[in-house]
Amino acid sequence: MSSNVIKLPPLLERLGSMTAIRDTELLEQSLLKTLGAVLGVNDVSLYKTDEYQRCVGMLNQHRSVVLDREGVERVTERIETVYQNVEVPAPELALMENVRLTHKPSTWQIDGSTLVVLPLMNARRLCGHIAFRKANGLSDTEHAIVHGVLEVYANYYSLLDDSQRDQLTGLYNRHALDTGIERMWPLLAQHGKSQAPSRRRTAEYDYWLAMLDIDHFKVVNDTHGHVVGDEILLLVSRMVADCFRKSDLVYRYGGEEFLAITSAASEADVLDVMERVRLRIEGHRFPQVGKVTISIGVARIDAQYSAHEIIARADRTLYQAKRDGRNRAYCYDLLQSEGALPSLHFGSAELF
Ligand SMILES: Nc1nc2c(ncn2[C@@H]2O[C@H](COP(=O)(O)OP(=O)(O)OP(=O)(O)O)[C@@H](O)[C@H]2O)c(=O)[nH]1
Repeated sequence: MSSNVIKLPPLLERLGSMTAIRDTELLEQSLLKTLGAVLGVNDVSLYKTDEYQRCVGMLNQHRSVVLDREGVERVTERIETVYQNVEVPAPELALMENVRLTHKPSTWQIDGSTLVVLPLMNARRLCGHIAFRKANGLSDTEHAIVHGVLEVYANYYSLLDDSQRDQLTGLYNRHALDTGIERMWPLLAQHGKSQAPSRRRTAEYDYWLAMLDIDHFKVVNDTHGHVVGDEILLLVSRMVADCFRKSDLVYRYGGEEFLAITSAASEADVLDVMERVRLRIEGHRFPQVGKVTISIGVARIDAQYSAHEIIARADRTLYQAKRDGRNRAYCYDLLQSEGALPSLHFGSAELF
């Protein structure tokens, strides 16, 4: 059987397992595995793009087949995820531009193989690119099958994405945070400036976790009613999301509380971002209510600590900002160095 012939039962099996998934990131990983296995290619990448076609994340699936001692083939699969500052190789970048213009696959013969870049669509919008190299490019049958797989993926992705979004604000919801954070934590935590730079990373920055909470929101509800309260929540959430990069992650954490994960080179830089968010809200005149303010607590994501601990640090910092009069942005390390906040260690009496 030629390598260009795709076997249907394994493909259907792969599609079946893809649609059994309940999380968008796992679905993306599963798509890469499916394409890799179906097309017989060992390296498949997914470059996620925002509405301005900037690359905001990358997943790479690498498959290798090795013979074990008994001479039996063993397949190992590795997924690499880059959440920010993705470096796209020049040939991929050139083909991605073609795909952006045509919404059709684009190919390039390089070094005896064909680089293929496919459009990844979501609700008619180009939301990413799939890239891989294959000896002779794609046959017509392979093109048709890949097109079908990508359609199933896109439909299922939008269903899943809806379930991970907060209905009122459209931000990621608490469920998405709870299911995603354990998986992304090792990557975020090990990405600090202190780490040796890797192939795709410059490691010129740290990741930071911020908790943002609307001040005296109960008064807004009590004075103007829940409908106005909801409108304020929606407007604040849009402004908050607007102040972060597209590749940052912003969640509705609780009622009037948001959680953001961003990268910045220093404490001063992250505080600049937080000040920008705070001033944007403070400077806006909200319908009926007028002025609304928010308080912010931010903590550096440190490899030594769990997500739970860093959230607790940011939360404690936020609480201090509230205690000091609200409408301010504080950073955990800075408060600590000033002696304004006891250090927070899980299992120690200081936390509780
Ligand atoms: N309208 C509306 N209100 C909500 C929603 N979720 C939570 N809230 C309200 O948010 C308010 C939060 O109140 P508190 O936790 O006392 O905090 P606060 O009044 O903002 O005071 P500080 O945080 O201390 O500044 C409560 O009145 C909740 O009912 C929502 O989805 N819509």
